[in-house]
Amino acid sequence: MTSTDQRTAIVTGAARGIGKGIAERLARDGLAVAVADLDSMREELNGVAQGIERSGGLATTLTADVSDPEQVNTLVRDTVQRLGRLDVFVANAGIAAVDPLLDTTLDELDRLVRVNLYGVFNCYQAAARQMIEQGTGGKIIGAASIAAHKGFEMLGGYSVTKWGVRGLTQVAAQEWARHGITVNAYCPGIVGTAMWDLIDEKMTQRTGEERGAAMKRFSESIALGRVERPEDVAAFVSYLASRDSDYMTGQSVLIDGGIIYS
Ligand SMILES: NC(=O)C1=CN([C@@H]2O[C@H](COP(=O)(O)OP(=O)(O)OC[C@H]3O[C@@H](n4cnc5c(N)ncnc54)[C@H](O)[C@@H]3O)[C@@H](O)[C@H]2O)C=CC1
Ligand SMILES: CC(=O)C(C)=O
Repeated sequence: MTSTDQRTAIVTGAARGIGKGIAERLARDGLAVAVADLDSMREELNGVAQGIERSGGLATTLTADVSDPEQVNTLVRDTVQRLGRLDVFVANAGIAAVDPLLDTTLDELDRLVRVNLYGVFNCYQAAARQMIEQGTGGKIIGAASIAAHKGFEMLGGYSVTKWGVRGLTQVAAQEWARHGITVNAYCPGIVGTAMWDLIDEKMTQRTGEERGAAMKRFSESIALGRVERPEDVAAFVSYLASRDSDYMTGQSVLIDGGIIYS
């Protein structure tokens, strides 16, 4: 159980990559963290929670498919039962697909939207309902992307979902500010995770280049000269989850090493 004043967080897509980095950082920040992912990722998820506990943090594992609103509602309910309350929700889970628009099917677009946009919507809505019931405000944080500021070629369906997250974040911020809830999104650039392994694989398959060529090509535009790490994103999400960001809401903030300048 948490101590009486310990803040709590849910992080979705926490079994690996950026979500894992965010969960580990929030635990180091002193929050009790519910790490959530698909049931098929349970083993990895347990590893993340055990690592947090070994480092002196408090973590609990839950599974939920974010595209299913009932599973997200259960995720919030079970988190509150285990940790006592909900202060921060990081809607991180997402998927990518690589296709030129002319080859993009509506089924593929539907699959992306169900996870990346409807999934974030489900998480925002469930988190807000719980935070409003608690009556003490909260922090809702969503995963956008540089692709929410400039559409990414060959990632058209993906870009559509991230632009949607940016708009959803703006509306949620306006409607829930009266409840003391801030709603913001993070917009990473090119992060060295399994998602970019997939993007590089699919892009090089299409171009016939050797593996790694797409990541290298896209990374050459990064002013700071290196591929982003999950810890870079987690450091910003730590700010968004803290009281220091109490006067920021409705923003989808670029943290990309210098790729897009808004
Ligand atoms: N990797 C990158 O370069 C960038 C990633 N992002 C966003 O950051 C977030 C995390 O990305 P990565 O860590 O790189 O991806 P990843 O593919 O390494 O991890 C994503 C996690 O989400 C989980 N997940 C997928 N579908 C789910 C569902 N329906 N319900 C619950 N969990 C689900 C996966 O099991 C996985 O553990 C995503 O929203 C992604 O769009 C944004 C900009 C750049
Ligand atoms: C995966 C992703 O958001 C980009 C732009 O790389």
